[in-house]
Amino acid sequence: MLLPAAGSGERLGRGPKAWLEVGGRTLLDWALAAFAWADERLVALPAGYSLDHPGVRFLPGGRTRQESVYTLLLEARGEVVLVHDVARPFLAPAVAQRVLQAAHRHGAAAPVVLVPDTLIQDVDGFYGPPAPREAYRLVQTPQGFGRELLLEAHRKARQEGLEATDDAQLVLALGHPVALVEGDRRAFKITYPEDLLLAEGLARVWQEP
Ligand SMILES: Nc1ccn([C@@H]2O[C@H](COP(=O)(O)OP(=O)(O)OP(=O)(O)O)[C@@H](O)[C@H]2O)c(=O)n1
Ligand SMILES: C[C@](O)(CO)[C@H](O)COP(=O)(O)O
Repeated sequence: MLLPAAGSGERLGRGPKAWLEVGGRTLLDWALAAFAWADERLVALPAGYSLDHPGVRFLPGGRTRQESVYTLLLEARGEVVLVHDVARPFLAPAVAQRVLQAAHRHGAAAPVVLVPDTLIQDVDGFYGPPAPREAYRLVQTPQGFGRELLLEAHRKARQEGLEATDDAQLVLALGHPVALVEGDRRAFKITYPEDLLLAEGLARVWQEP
């Protein structure tokens, strides 16, 4: 499992999210617990930080999420790798299993959820044309890939100067399809301060696998 955890948490405004506490433990601890079963756990931390945790390798992250994942990927050894955001603590085992199975079968897979609201274009602050929300999905993590495929995708992106917000886009840019599997709305990404209220509430009822 590759865990890009080197972000600065700018939109949240509480410092790097790896050390953000939810339900009395850090997001890093949530993620490591969710992947306690994984053969390899590689974590990118903000530059200047280092940690010691049995069975976990920590590496300095990059300027962007993509760079952090690339750094981890170069050290990964598994045939299939899962890439997960540290900012998504509520990962049900069933989601990780669905992604893993689909990645083994199709080479690349990502969990998605439906768009719950009306979706429109913002045209200079005015209500623009609606988008057919049934055709769209919100993309989550973990995303799963054959390691060689993801490495090729990252290398090509670096050569061509392609920057993307997730790994699936890089694989897609290679021309390789990415299978979609059912995600979980509880696996939302803690991004803005109000997300913390939801996260604290969820942490109170979350059952550890
Ligand atoms: N240079 C970076 C930037 C982001 N990430 C990781 O990528 C994931 C998704 O990023 P996001 O939730 O947007 O976190 P931040 O980058 O920390 O948030 P912000 O954009 O508000 O600073 C997070 O697990 C984050 O730690 C990373 O490893 N290295
Ligand atoms: C990878 C990701 O979680 C997929 O939804 C997301 O793109 C990362 O967040 P960011 O805000 O784009 O860094």
